[in-house]
Amino acid sequence: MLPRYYCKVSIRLNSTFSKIVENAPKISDNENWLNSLEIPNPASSLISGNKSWKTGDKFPFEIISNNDARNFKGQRFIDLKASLRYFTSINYLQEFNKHKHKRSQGNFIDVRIVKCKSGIGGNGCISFFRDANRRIGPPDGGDGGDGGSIYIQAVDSMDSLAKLKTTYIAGDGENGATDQLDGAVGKDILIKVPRGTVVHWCMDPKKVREYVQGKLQDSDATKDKSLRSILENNMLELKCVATDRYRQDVPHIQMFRNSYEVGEGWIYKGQTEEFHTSKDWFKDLKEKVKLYDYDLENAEHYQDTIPLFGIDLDEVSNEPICLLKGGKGGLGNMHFLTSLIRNPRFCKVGRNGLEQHFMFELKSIADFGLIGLPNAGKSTLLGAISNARPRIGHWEFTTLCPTIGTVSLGIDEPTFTVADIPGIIEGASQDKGLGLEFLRHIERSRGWVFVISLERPDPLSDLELLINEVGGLEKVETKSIMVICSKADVHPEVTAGPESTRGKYIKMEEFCSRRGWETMPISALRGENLEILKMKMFQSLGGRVER
Ligand SMILES: Nc1nc2c(ncn2[C@@H]2O[C@H](COP(=O)(O)OP(=O)(O)OP(=O)(O)O)[C@@H](O)[C@H]2O)c(=O)[nH]1
Repeated sequence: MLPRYYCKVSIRLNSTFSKIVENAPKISDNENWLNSLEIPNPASSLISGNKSWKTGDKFPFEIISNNDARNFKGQRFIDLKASLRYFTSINYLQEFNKHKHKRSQGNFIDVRIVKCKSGIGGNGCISFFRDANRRIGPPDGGDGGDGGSIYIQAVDSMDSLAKLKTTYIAGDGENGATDQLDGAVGKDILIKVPRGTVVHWCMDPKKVREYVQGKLQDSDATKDKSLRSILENNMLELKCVATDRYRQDVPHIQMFRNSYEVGEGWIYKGQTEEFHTSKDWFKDLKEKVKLYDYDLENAEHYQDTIPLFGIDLDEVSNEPICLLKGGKGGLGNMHFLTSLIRNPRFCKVGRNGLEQHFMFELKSIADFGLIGLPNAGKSTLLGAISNARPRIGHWEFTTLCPTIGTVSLGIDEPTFTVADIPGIIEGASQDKGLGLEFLRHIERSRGWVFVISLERPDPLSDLELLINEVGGLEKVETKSIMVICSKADVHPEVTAGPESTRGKYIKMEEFCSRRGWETMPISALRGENLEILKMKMFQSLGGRVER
């Protein structure tokens, strides 16, 4: 093991007599450490077995090469490709073009692209102990401090990503100093996010924009040149690795920090690199220190990964999770004192940090999500059954951001949560209206409640349109579905026939009962059928609320 000074006792002495600190590594310590370094054994590395990755779990990806070839670290690389759109945010890019960095109602922001940079490790120090009696004593150059890391933590006290900065830069480690002093470690950064945030690796938005510009200038005029289709039809190739770092059975994107090559990264003093590399004693040392570098790189490769589908912070994290680890500090010359090398005039540089972009996506956590056309009465319903007080208006798109309300079945009775999202219109899946971006807030919900207004001429075709826009029957039926026919109080003058409120409801009920979906008419304004509705919603969760 590397002889290090976990408890630094070196003191800069002001007196004329200084003393070599007693925990300085001795020749035997250094030699034992150098001899203990081993060639890594791939079999004992942190690898997962032979996996056949399921493509298209959260989004489709294609494996380009998935052989059993492993690097010397024992990790199995997988090259894969997936559509560019999964590594950026279409809304973010569009809004950026309009010089608007965020879509908001009040302070609510649910997508941010953030640049993060972890600190560089400080360099080691080349120094020799001196005192009145000795012109040059044993080496006493300390190690560089480790670079600061970036951590993320989910908390319950936040409900928006508005407070996130666009860039986070952790501190670099300081260089080592004489008297065996290690450099100070770089300052860590903790990014707090609301519970429900998913952190994805993503591309630098500037590069995406340049790429899109290039495609727009492409001479082929026949191609669809909308931002969505450019991003959807172009692929990004990624180097991934099979690892179980987050205990998720998916490939992890490998991030690279471009530090010095294994065996390199030396700083020389007095003599040149050529001088040193021509000496057998240095060549021998370098070979041994190479194994230390392998170890460092191995640890970096393991650490520098992120699941392809992101880190899902759906629970409050008790401990911060390390997103980007800072670079390791370089070794000071005191580690290279051996029986052959009495005056090591060299040390190691620190390892690089990482600079990456991440997309923070807030996905609300509610038991039910309300889906409906604008003006269907979703907000009125949420206000009538829960403690939420959403904005209500007789114009379309009163709701611009999700609102979550808690529904109580009575004192000491269970509660469940319901999320209201902005209205969905025909073509929303093609970005019309407010698009489908808000669907992320009900993606995790166990139940979807379609709110269909009986005021509309053909409520059933409204329902079919909504099902189509949110991804079709197959997707819808992964949830527990209810169809609420709102505004049942309208047009009481027409009492019979297919045009009447009752006639429209009967048609809807027939459709829903064929699919086994619960349906009921309500009037949120008059408070009719709301108690039964709350009970039915609770029962559709199996009478069980997960917390
Ligand atoms: N008559 C009647 N009107 C209702 C009822 N529920 C809602 N409304 C009215 O319908 C209009 C739209 O209601 P909202 O709750 O804002 O509808 P929304 O679906 O949230 O609308 P967006 O914010 O555009 O998505 C308002 O003028 C409400 O007063 C109801 O049960 N009966």
